[in-house]
Amino acid sequence: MEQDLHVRDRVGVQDFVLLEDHTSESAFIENLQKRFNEGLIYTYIGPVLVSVNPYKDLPIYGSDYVEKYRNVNFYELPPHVFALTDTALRSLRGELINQCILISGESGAGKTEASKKVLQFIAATTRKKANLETVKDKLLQSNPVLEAFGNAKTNRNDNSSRFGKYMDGDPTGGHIINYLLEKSRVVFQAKGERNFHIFYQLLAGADDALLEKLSLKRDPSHYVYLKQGDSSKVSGVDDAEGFKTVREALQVMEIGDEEQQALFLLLSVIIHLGNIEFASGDGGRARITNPDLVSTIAKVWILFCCLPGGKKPVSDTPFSHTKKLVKALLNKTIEARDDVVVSPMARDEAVKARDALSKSVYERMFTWLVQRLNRSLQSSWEVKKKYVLGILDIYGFEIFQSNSFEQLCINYCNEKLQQLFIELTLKSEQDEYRREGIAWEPVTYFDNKIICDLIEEKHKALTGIVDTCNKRDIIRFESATSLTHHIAKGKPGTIEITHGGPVTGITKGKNGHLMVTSKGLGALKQVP
Ligand SMILES: Nc1ncnc2c1ncn2[C@@H]1O[C@H](COP(=O)(O)OP(=O)(O)OP(=O)(O)O)[C@@H](O)[C@H]1O
Repeated sequence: MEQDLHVRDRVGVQDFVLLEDHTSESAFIENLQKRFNEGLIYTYIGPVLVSVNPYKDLPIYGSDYVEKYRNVNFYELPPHVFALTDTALRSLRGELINQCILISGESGAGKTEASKKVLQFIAATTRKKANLETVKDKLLQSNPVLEAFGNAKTNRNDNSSRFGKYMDGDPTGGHIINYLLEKSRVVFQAKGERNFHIFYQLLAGADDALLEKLSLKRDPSHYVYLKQGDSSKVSGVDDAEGFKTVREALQVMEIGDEEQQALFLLLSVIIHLGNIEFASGDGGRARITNPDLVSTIAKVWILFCCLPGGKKPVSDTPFSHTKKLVKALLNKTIEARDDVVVSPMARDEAVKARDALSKSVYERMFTWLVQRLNRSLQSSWEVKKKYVLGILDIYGFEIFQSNSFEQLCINYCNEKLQQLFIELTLKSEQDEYRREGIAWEPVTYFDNKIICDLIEEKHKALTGIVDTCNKRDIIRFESATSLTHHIAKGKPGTIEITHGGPVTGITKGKNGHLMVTSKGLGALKQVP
């Protein structure tokens, strides 16, 4: 095997630094392609690891590979995510320097899989102490829960993370921070896509008694929030089996039966909310056309409130709850100083308010889950947190026909990561050569700072313009498009965002306005 590896590793170059023509994109791709054809998915660019998604299981992550890469100098063995992790761990332990592994790439590139391999290596090479087995279990077992509630099928990736995740810790324990859950997915999915996995897992995997308690039917096509993408089955995915795995993983995270029931009741409330229909009634006021469903939601809600630790309903008659819920769904309540003003909503406003409620419940549930996971991870974390290894796995670039506000934020975040990469690698290297008076051949690269500036530059960019708008208006924005339309209404002709292709150029308009066509943000142009 050793011999085979040796021969195969001579395919192309293992480190792009050694590539003769290291400035041309075609030479870069050709090298990746050559290596990929031999099943070699990893290549270095100095300390950076480039990984190509093989879309099939490769026999390169077993315990033999863990042993092989453990405590071995970075460049001694063929490029591997284990080599990167081993180097980070040894610097953490030996030099007592905080480490961060930053994983970036477009959606479906393999970021989450890479982060799992990092965790796998850490878990496998950590010395066994009391309690350690449970920490390892919890870290690895937390994945099915986070994936069920935070991942979804998209057109690019059947198991796409729809939230960003930063994990840090030392080898004995850890902590997770979640970012930017794509909550708009709870109420809307594009064609071919699904809502978060957990909804389908619940319907497929719950036994009949649980479904009856939640007043749910097994077939997702009954529910508006679950059927818009017209793709509720994912080939090769067994949602019922997934539900079993999630329940076991919740147990490992010390989330017992009662708290699991609470999660399922909340999921059911969200699913039912999506089926509430509104029509325009007297004087343009919204009215509910299927009031029976409100009674069903009230019934489920009472069950939730009656769980131990729940906020017991003052009056537990379903009728009074239904009345309260109808009032809440049809009216808006504005608190101004000591005054509370309740006024009826029009149909469109009621639809938006219903969706906002569903998104908010889901997001809070997700945040609660991450907090609980952290609690269970830290309960076994006895060593004082001093030096940590962080892993950042944020969801990837994507450009849809219609881009949600969250996607704009995530694409912006990816641009910032790219900017950090440029700062840490290309710029700092070239600056050092300049300082030291070393002769070198300058490498031209596209500096995406101008794209970041368009979003963040003080007083001039998108965020600055948003800040000058009426705060209450901004809260209502659903997508980047509606956001800009709204701004355009208030401040004539400021910004327009459309979907679009790769970077084609950045020009300055006559009056100093920027016009940008960007790869990451969708075409985003500031129009005069
Ligand atoms: N190293 C690997 N070996 C085998 N299969 C892989 C590997 N990396 C990725 N895959 C396959 O590709 C799929 C997508 O990978 P992953 O979910 O990690 O992408 P991602 O970059 O995190 O995407 P997103 O930004 O959409 O979350 C995985 O479900 C898996 O089937």
